[in-house]
Amino acid sequence: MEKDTSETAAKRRAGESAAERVEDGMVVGLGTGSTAACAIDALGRRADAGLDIRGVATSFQSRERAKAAGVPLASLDEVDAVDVAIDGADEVLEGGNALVKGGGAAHAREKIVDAFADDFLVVADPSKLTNALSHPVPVEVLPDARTTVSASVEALGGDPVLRAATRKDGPVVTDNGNLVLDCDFGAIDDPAGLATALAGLPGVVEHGLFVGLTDEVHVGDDDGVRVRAL
Ligand SMILES: O=C(CO)[C@H](O)[C@H](O)COP(=O)(O)O
Repeated sequence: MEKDTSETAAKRRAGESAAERVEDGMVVGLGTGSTAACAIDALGRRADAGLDIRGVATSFQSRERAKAAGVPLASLDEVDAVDVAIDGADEVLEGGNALVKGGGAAHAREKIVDAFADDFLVVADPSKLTNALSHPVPVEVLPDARTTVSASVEALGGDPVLRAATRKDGPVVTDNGNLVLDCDFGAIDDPAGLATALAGLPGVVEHGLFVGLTDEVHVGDDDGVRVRAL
């Protein structure tokens, strides 16, 4: 069992707060990462207590977590709608509607589910909040497009680094069989413009800038949870 440090308690509170938004009969998008996992665990407890929900996983990891927590699962093509999606972020812009996601290399499926959801709730601890996005933007690319996309990212002013695996030699391979370039642009003045430019590069499957998609941000801290509606 993970020790409940200040950061893990903040993540737990954020996850539990967002999970409370889920109502009987809903289809719920299940995000990826340690904060989203807290929401999945809370949903599992609510399902145990009788809440009728179906979860749509955004990754292998979130599917496994949901199975362990007892959240009934459906695939995206089995549902007509996703009522609410709950997902974490690597950076959350204060005073705006933009995130950097993809620390778990799951941002392609996350964006499909989060964007499709009627309500997209972001869960975070305070370390994720920033007044200017500057986290490297993960860009999932087809393996053949690694060098061409890298050159295009450099032309856009970014510094692309192929994400390496930690427990194997070679690169991270996504759930979709692709590679990830972590692209450092420094401070990102125009997230929407950069998002459009990255999406237009041939060979890019998806990038981790989520602009204009979020409906609520749940930030846990030592005392409770602050909810910001967007
Ligand atoms: O985008 C993600 C995965 O692709 C995660 O939501 C993001 O990396 C945050 O993870 P954590 O809650 O563990 O800090």
